[in-house]
Amino acid sequence: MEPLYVIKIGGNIIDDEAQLSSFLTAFAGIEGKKILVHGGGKLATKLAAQLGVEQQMIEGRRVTDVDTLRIVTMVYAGYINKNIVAHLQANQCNAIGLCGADGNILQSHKRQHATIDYGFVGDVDKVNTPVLQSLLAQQVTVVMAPITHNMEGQLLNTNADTIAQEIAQAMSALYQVHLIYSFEKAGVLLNADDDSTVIPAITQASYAQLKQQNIIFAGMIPKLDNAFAALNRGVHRVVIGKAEQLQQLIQQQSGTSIIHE
Ligand SMILES: Nc1ncnc2c1ncn2[C@@H]1O[C@H](COP(=O)(O)OP(=O)(O)O)[C@@H](O)[C@H]1O
Ligand SMILES: CC(=O)N[C@@H](CCC(=O)OP(=O)(O)O)C(=O)O
Repeated sequence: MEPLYVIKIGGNIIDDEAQLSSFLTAFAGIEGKKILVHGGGKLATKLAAQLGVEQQMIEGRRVTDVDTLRIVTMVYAGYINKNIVAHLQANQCNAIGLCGADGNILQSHKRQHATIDYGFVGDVDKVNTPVLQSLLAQQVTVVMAPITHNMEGQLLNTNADTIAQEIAQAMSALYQVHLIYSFEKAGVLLNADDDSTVIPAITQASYAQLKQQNIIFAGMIPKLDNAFAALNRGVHRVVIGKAEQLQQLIQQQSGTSIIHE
């Protein structure tokens, strides 16, 4: 099977112009088919504060009211997505920037939860793999913003780690998918503040233990839940590591590998 790289870039890198630019140069240089999924939570939080719209995160998910939905749509599907595409074009990588409503790529439904009202947050139901496949076949790199839709005209905010997982999983029927979660740290760390403490490999059992010891917490929990979901649903390889070391992550020389028992 032909390899496909599904790479997710986190909000802290996106928020740093120099780091984003060098990441995108490295990304543009990857040979073969690739999809970039971006977040942008940090910038959305900043803009919401400037506009006086209060924000609440529950288990790594943003509670999304009407005003917040407007902000995240403008920030993710507008500014960040188009800025990334322009940088990739400058690096001779022909890219197209889309959200889940474009080409009906990501259909979702409003999250239902027994006790928490997340507002306009979507859980993915369907990935339109033929549209993605046809863009890739034309040597176009797809850049996905974390906004989905419900087929009834409603946009929904969806966690970017989950979008990367859903796309990776769906595309595994067609390609040998390598899912790479890249962010500002060197991987899953024994001490979250010390890049020299990378855990080279994590199994479901060691994850449970590390979580219980509070070595893994906050945003790393949904990231790892998504990573294991991907691995268990046909994705060839899942790795978490530093955006600056993209090339080494691809060559399996860096970061934390998510592995079966
Ligand atoms: N053991 C750990 N190793 C690395 N980071 C961790 C760990 N436990 C918690 N974290 C936190 O998880 C964060 C990454 O999650 P998140 O902010 O959602 O990622 P992203 O930038 O990709 O959106 C890190 O910035 C760090 O603060
Ligand atoms: C529902 C939900 O939580 N959506 C996320 C989407 C952006 C995201 O995931 O950005 P990072 O990858 O930079 O964290 C949010 O609004 O924060």
